[in-house]
Amino acid sequence: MGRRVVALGLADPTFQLVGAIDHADSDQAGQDSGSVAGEAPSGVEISAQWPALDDASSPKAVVDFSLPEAIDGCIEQCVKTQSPLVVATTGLSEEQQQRLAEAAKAIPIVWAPSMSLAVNLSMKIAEQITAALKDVSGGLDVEILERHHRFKADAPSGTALKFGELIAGQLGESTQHVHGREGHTGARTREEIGYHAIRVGDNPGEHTIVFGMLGEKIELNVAASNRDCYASGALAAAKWLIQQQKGPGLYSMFDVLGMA
Ligand SMILES: NC(=O)C1=CN([C@@H]2O[C@H](COP(=O)(O)OP(=O)(O)OC[C@H]3O[C@@H](n4cnc5c(N)ncnc54)[C@H](OP(=O)(O)O)[C@@H]3O)[C@@H](O)[C@H]2O)C=CC1
Ligand SMILES: O=C(O)C1=N[C@H](C(=O)O)C[C@H](O)C1
Repeated sequence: MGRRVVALGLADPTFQLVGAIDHADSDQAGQDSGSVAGEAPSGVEISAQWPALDDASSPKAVVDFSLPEAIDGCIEQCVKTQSPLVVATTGLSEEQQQRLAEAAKAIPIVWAPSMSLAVNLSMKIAEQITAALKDVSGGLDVEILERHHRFKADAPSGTALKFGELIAGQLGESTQHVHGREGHTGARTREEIGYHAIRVGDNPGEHTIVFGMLGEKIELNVAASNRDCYASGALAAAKWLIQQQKGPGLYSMFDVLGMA
């Protein structure tokens, strides 16, 4: 994702790339970030050293697509330099989510498991479908299937979990989150949301929400054709934080997209 954020950022004249952070042992450390992204050289080397972010003459924002191991250091740097932050990394622990919320009292943060416009719109649609069907005669079964590339480290996807959280918000507090099924599970209860994580090839991300009833079903499918929907969404979020001069707070892509 770092490569696509760099490539799309370089293509947008409203952005100036000032840093490209990786860990010190990265194979790419010391290389030009534009070249690594498959673009013309940017003049910005990939480095573990953070650039100066607190120069008030030009507003800066940080976009993080990394790993849960990296997020604490990133938050620390952004709080220290008062930099707006976009967090796209998924698989954060409860403690890390709390640290993010704490940091958002000091700086503006957009945090979303999917920066995609289509995914965020689908989340709103999923909430509406659930609200309309939750009391349907015979009951409603919601199952969430997600497909991603074989390299993905976390399961289920952050997006699948967010779909589940929003749907559970409509279904009620007794909702159980069931991850996969195996063996003699007994009949499915009406309180469950089932999650199924598929890892195949180079799939850039696909989510299917199945709303099953007795006699009919709805399937809401949203799929990326490539990863640019996430990179451009993250850049839009960075632009939103800067242009709207957002104060401290924890924002979502719903806020950025005007869907909150
Ligand atoms: N919100 C959204 O829309 C999206 C979120 N994601 C999420 O973004 C994250 C990254 O995804 P993806 O790019 O596919 O994953 P990759 O594993 O390809 O990239 C992670 C990058 O972070 C680097 N890294 C590791 N440790 C550190 C550190 N301490 N400091 C800085 N950089 C570090 C890795 O370097 P190295 O390889 O050298 O270890 C690697 O370049 C995942 O959590 C994914 O789920 C992905 C797509 C969309
Ligand atoms: O790792 C990925 O690729 C993706 N991760 C995010 C997630 O976990 O939801 C978003 C997107 O689906 C791609």
